[in-house]
Amino acid sequence: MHSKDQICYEDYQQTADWLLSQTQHRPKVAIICGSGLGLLADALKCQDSFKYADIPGFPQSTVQGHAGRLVFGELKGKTCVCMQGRFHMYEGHSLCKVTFPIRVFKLLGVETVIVTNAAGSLNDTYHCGDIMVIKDHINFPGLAGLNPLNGPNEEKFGPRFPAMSGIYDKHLRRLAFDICKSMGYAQFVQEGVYCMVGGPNFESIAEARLLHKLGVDAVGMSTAPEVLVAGHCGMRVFGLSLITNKVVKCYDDTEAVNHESVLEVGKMRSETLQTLVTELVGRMDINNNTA
Ligand SMILES: O=P(O)(O)O[C@H]1O[C@H](CO)[C@@H](O)[C@H]1O
Ligand code: HPA
Repeated sequence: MHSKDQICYEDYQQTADWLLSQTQHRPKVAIICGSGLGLLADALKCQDSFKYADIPGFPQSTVQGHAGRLVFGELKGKTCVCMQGRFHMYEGHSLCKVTFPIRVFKLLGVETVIVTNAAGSLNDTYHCGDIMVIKDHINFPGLAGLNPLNGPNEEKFGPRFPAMSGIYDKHLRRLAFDICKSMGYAQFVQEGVYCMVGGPNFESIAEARLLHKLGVDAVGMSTAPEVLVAGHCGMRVFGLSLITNKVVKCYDDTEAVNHESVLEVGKMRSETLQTLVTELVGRMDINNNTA
């Protein structure tokens, strides 16, 4: 490792090599569980799991609802790795640390990244418990210059100026909608734009109104950095937001969001999300290699 915040290619490689020496699984798909969505990992068969604290170079989870375990296993015969707990900028991690696992996954041979998150809705037609397939994002920290790709570009991963148009894979989005239709989920599945804010505070009413005016459908404090880094190194990206609350946009509204209620909605929808992700992985077009 160079300086505290600078991570070099060899650091990612060391962590990947350690994981490859500890498990026979050779994942093609990585799944990142959002707040309260860690139960997604329970669907994996033949599990090998590692506490983040035991993985060389891995950051630690500090947020309630993020267990801090990396789980390898199979979904419908396809080998996956699942992060039960992600890292957020507001925890004090640099964005290189937040996205450290993504580059490690690339070196493990992962080709597709599925990101999930808990998010508040700005779209008046959405309800708590809705699942939003992410069509695109607005990355506020990124627009302000806080970007995990800042610093010397690591050409072994990708180009200096990666395009982000079409970053959320169209084919996988369509597949997700087909699955939702056939499972009877269509009435609570949406497609929309996710916006990342820095957090850890929830939005003020004026901020919520601004996001609403910008056309944001759902807001959260994660996801965009992971997606940028996955896209930069050529991985296919699919994203789901679970709508855990409506963002307060009215000065007369006395309700206030809290993290506990966010986790509660996560629990309520965990089985549905598990089914959706399992079916999606099952129907994905990937070559499954084993060690
Ligand atoms: O984005 P995930 O990790 O799902 O978590 C969301 O839930 C937390 C707030 O309750 C924030 O961390 C927000 O980003
Ligand atoms: N705002 C930001 N992040 C969130 C929210 C929200 O309303 N709900 C869950 N994560």
